[in-house]
Amino acid sequence: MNLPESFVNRMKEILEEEYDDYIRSYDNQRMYGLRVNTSKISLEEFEKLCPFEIHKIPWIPNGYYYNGNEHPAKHPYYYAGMYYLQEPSAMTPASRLDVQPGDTVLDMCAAPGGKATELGIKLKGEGLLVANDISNSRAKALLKNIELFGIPNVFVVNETADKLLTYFEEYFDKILIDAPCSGEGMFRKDPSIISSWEKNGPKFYAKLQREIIVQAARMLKPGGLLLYSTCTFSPEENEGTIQYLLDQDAQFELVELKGYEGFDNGRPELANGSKELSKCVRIWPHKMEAEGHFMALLHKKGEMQVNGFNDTNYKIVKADSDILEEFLNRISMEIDRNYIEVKGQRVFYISKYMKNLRGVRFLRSGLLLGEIKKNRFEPSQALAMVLKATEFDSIINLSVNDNRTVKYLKGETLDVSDIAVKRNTGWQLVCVDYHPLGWGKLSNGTLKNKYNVSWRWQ
Ligand SMILES: C[S@@+](CC[C@H](N)C(=O)[O-])C[C@H]1O[C@@H](n2cnc3c(N)ncnc32)[C@H](O)[C@@H]1O
Repeated sequence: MNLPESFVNRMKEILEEEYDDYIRSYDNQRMYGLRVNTSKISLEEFEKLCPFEIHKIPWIPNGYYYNGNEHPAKHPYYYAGMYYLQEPSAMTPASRLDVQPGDTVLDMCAAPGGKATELGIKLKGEGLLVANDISNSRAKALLKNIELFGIPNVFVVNETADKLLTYFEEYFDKILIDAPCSGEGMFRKDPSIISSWEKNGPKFYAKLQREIIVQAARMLKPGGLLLYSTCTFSPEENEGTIQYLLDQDAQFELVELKGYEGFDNGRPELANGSKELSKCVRIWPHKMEAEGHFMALLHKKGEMQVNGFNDTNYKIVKADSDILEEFLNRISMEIDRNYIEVKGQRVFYISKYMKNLRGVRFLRSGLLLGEIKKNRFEPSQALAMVLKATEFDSIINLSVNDNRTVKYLKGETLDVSDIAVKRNTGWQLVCVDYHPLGWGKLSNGTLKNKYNVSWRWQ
């Protein structure tokens, strides 16, 4: 691999006698990981069901290595939102931020959702996840992954940090900043990153990171936790950015994060020498079976206040529709009717923490339940993904080995006359091995396909 000369020289300086081990790590294969969606399946059940050879990633409770020759993204269980494909070191930041059900959480640079999906799962449907990304196209991919994972309590936002600050000052219990960075830790995984590094290197990103972290820090409540991560090695983007925040805002202090034998300490001597910086963590590819990463966990001093519900400026346009109610009565998942909102034809189940977001570019507020059309209600793909098979009154369950499963995902009409159903006409929740995939409409043993067109198996 052709590594830039200035990068190589700096790595030699940083790593000294370890440099040879580091450079040899480029001869090894990159590692492939998948992270299980524990809101949909337990690890025990997943290990039994998983059709791929997997073995545990030792520092990630729900992470597994898989063999790079396999294609887990081309499997019905992927379409059931059962797991997310993610490089093992990239699983670490979300695993080290202690998010609890009921927390208000900001993922500041969230797309395409590798960390937001894990943070959302930890909320267990309680509290709020604000998942933001400045790129609109990437935010769309983020929304899809959040929906696929079945996370209902979200705002998916497409904004700058300073704009968000005007709405969310001292609002969040936990914040993750998985910052845009020069990507040096991913050169092995994706050598094309080297050419973008040559265009915009550490200096460019360090400036951006400093702007983001200082603004995001002001959105954290006193008593809250902020986790900063990058996938790069350069000290100015890592210890340098953390030191910058500590210098700007005296309320912040570094705290130790849950360790692992392969983690290395931060390197104070590469920034201003403050010993505190050794509480940061570096992941090196020559010390762990993973690519390069950096993390710092910060605590904002002070007493934590509990958020109140209901922004009084926010007026819900309530749903008053018999056809909607008739459909919702088929669902056993608890849906508080006070938080159902109608916007045009679309019906949302919004968070109790909803805010008046006028002026904010957002892609989604809450769970899209579906659309009221003339004389019928059409449930959304997102609703199918939030439900469990037991939470809808009529399901069509297909085995993973039934060739109708992939046909369904491809958008085909199915003959299901051999399958016993509770209601032999109308909406059915289509499942693979009792894990929901989407909707279909049954009539005379034929299932009309209602799987989301843009999610179809290609
Ligand atoms: C390292 S990636 C995030 C990866 C993501 N956390 C995940 O795990 O899938 C950094 C993201 O920051 C976004 N970004 C860049 N500048 C930003 C800014 N000023 N504010 C918010 N997001 C920004 C980029 O669009 C990019 O998606």
